[in-house]
Amino acid sequence: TIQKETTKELIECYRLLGLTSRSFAAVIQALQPELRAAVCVFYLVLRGLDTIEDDMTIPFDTKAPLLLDFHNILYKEGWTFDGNGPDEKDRHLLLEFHYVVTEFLRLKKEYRDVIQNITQRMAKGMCHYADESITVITLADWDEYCHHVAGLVGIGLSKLFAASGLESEEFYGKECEHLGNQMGLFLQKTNIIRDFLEDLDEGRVWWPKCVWGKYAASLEEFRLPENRGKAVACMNELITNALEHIPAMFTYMSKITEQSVFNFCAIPQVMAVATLNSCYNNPRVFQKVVKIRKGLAVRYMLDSKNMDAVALIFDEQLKELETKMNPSDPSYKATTLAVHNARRLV
Ligand SMILES: COc1cccc([C@H]2O[C@H](CC(=O)N[C@@H](CC(=O)O)C(=O)O)C(=O)N(CC(C)(C)C)c3ccc(Cl)cc32)c1OC
Repeated sequence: TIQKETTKELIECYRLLGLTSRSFAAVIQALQPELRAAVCVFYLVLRGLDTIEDDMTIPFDTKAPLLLDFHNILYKEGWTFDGNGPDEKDRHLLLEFHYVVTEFLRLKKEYRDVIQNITQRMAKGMCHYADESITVITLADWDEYCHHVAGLVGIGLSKLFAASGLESEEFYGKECEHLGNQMGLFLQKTNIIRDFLEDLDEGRVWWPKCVWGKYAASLEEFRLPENRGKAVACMNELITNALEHIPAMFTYMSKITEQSVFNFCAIPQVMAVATLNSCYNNPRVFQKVVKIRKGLAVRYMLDSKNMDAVALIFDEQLKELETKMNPSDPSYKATTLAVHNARRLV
């Protein structure tokens, strides 16, 4: 393909990307040229959706139409939005969203169709959950919520990989709708478990009630030191559920043939298993957001180059998780099985 010159707007898009997530921006920029711009635009479109959905200062009857029209806004040259509250972290993104629109329009139709389709499906899901009365009750609800906010991203990326020609047609198939979804569920469930306190402080509950309802009458109880045992047992049960996505993740990763796509997909997954391990049986999750050490994160970014390396990292993290398991934990048997199934692949 003829190397398209890097336009002023694309440079602005990479600047915006760097502002939203420095470490991950570098991983996107390491992608092959034919995929790089499409993934950068896709990431910024998703971030734009998030910046609207996340902003509690935008009333629902302004927010819903905006979300539902977002897949059309992608075609509106010059579109920007300054309706975000003053504290909204990525408000500058929507103020300068016209750069994203310009670069979106420069993408080949196959990429634009994928990004527009995922945006429309995600916005519908976001509207459903933006209604305060909707809460995540069952484990099926939990998977459905995570599908809308993260599974769809995995599905969309799989279609972009196939459309770039860097990955086989197989990435288009029904199977990759399933496996791409699983990639998102593993990351999103890890984020939801890790961000418990931050979300609760903002009045957002993404932990499924069918689980936490067995340990407390209200999630506020998990703030109290005397309930720490219940809180940790509840978290261990959710971590066990998240571990069940690991076999599908390995299947997805083993289908990737292009190195920069492999790195792009592997790095967030290894960070997630390290995050789950650092949260497991850890009462500090109920005092502050537990992050993995920078040194470990850097080592994992450099090491996740192939399946053996990724399997080794998962084995290392799951072995350490097992050392923290306690037979008195209500999920002990289920966690043992989930870890065994996840490590079976090594
Ligand atoms: C096949 O699927 C994927 C393959 C590679 C990466 C991701 C996934 O990884 C980042 C990784 C990332 O953004 N990491 C942050 C750290 C953090 O947010 O905790 C970072 O490194 O700053 C992530 O977290 N999300 C956000 C969702 C999970 C909601 C999808 C995300 C958002 C937009 C895009 Cl295009 C991609 C991803 C995939 O998505 C499933």
